[in-house]
Amino acid sequence: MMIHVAAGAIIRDGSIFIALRSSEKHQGGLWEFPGGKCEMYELPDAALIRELKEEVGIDVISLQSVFSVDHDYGDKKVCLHFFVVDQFSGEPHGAEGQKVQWVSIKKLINYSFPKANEGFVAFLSGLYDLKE
Ligand SMILES: Nc1nc2c([nH]c(=O)n2[C@@H]2O[C@H](COP(=O)(O)OP(=O)(O)OP(=O)(O)O)[C@@H](O)[C@H]2O)c(=O)[nH]1
Ligand SMILES: [Mg+2]
Repeated sequence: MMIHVAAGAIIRDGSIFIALRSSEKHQGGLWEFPGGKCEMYELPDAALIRELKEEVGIDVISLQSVFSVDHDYGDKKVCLHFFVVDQFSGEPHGAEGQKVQWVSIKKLINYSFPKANEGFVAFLSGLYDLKE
């Protein structure tokens, strides 16, 4: 069964807010873009807005859908829906006790993400190159 997941790159002043997946979780010990599974009949943008409130304590004001990627981890098949979140209220923090960090876009490639994130990390790094 395919699990639909919404994940967002929260961007402010050229940096992106990322969180560390706890070791007990699927793909634990790797960095992630905050987000989570879509509930039944819930669209990805609505799932992301809900998850970002729960996990990082922000209210999304503006988000853009970037692309979706299917990935088979072997133990789990996911369809990841990636977004950029460029306007929000509240200060992002680890509302569930997770370790979090702001990382400048040019340094994003130095962090280890789950395999399914490769294309999105490349896309975000490209945004940085555009500004050069
Ligand atoms: N949130 C998030 N999940 C990702 C990313 N990349 C990626 O492969 N995933 C995968 O997407 C799946 C669902 O994400 P999740 O664990 O955040 O789901 P959730 O918040 O609903 O968590 P829960 O199961 O603890 O309730 C996991 O299998 C996870 O490994 C990412 O960048 N962000
Ligand atoms: Mg989550």
